[in-house]
Amino acid sequence: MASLAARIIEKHAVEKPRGSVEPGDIVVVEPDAVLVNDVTGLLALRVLEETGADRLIDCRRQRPRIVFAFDHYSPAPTAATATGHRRLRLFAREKGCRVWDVGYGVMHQAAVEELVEPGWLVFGADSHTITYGALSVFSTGVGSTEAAYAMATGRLWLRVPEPLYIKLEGKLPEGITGKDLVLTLLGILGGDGAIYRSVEFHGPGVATLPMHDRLTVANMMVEAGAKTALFPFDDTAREWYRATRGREPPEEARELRVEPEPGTDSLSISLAKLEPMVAKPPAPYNVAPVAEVEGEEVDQVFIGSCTNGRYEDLEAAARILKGRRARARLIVAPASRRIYRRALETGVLEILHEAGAVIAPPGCAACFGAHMGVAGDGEVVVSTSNRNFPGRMGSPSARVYLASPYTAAAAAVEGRIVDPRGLLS
Ligand SMILES: CC(C)[C@H](C(=O)O)[C@@H](O)C(=O)O
Ligand code: SF4
Repeated sequence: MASLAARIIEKHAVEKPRGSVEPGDIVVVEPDAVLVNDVTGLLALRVLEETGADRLIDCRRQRPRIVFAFDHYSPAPTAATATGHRRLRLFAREKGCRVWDVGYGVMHQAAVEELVEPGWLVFGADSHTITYGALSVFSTGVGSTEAAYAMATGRLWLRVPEPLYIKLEGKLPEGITGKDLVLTLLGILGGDGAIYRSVEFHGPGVATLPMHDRLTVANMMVEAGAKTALFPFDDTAREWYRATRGREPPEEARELRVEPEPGTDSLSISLAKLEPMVAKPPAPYNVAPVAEVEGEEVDQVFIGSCTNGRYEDLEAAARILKGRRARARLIVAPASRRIYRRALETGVLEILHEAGAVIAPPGCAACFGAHMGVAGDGEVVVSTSNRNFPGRMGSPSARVYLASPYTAAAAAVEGRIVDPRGLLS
């Protein structure tokens, strides 16, 4: 069977190619949605206004659905960012486009909660748009100019990516998460091992992997250069869809399977053999088992982001922090308003608060290094986010370790990096 990416692209092609699309083909597609944030949205707006293409946009009447999400500066930390929000808000209002205003959450989380449908093709002016692949959506990050073009014309071209199949077997052990899986994969692939590939997951282990873990894995595949990262739409996805959307998934979702042709190269991972991992500074693929860096002292811990700011991530952190006190500074940002609300209702936020956490509003928060917990010179941070390049979370001399919510919470409790399995109750 052709790759899932190729099949989704084919369905969205403006001119149906003769036969089926092949990796390497250039295809003009009509996306179902185009999303921009409060950084890239402003750049896209400038392109639209300079070219006059802004006149073509009318969200009340035409496709694609266009969303402006204010998540990187949420709420605005400076007058300049507030003014940027204002410009985008006025533009969106005039055109009748959707705005996810400050406090709504990280664009990618809101998108999987309420916008994207399995089998869709989505462009987002943000590299982590790739996250929606967990829901069998062909989603990919594009530049602001391309986003502007897609918003105005409803079209964009794509080169059909080569698939890279990853076979999962077994089940994750207690205390090991999708983050440990994706860090392991990044260690194998490096920063360029999946460039422009459609990473597609298959094998018996997929069924054992919960949706929040799939979202984490899809999210970080872009750190190896992936164009998109797709999971099949199986029973686990179907159940998650029903619980999240309160309705049945579309009938066509059944066809969104990953079935590599025999002999296609495939990387195989045994989930049962994974252990807690970190990405050491200065890059997400510079990975090591936690055991190798155990004892490193930590100043700040951040639990949040589009990688690991979901309800299950906060719950995992609460399992470790319950009845304990964080020694390191601890900042927690639920990835969306909906997650915030749920964590409030179930008592998870109370546990985190009791442990000394600062609860930040939904949004990118400290992930981006702009506000809500910027790291100082020489500080060591453990973060559940996806990037640890120098300067990413503040001072260029701060050192950031990326880890799972369990490992991050354990580092907060101990004030140093430790194996979280010893603290699980
Ligand atoms: C601001 C945006 C363009 C950027 C991205 O594309 O990923 C940001 O979200 C990030 O995580 O570095
Ligand atoms: S949470 Fe972090 S990685 Fe995700 S979109 Fe925001 S800044 Fe980018």
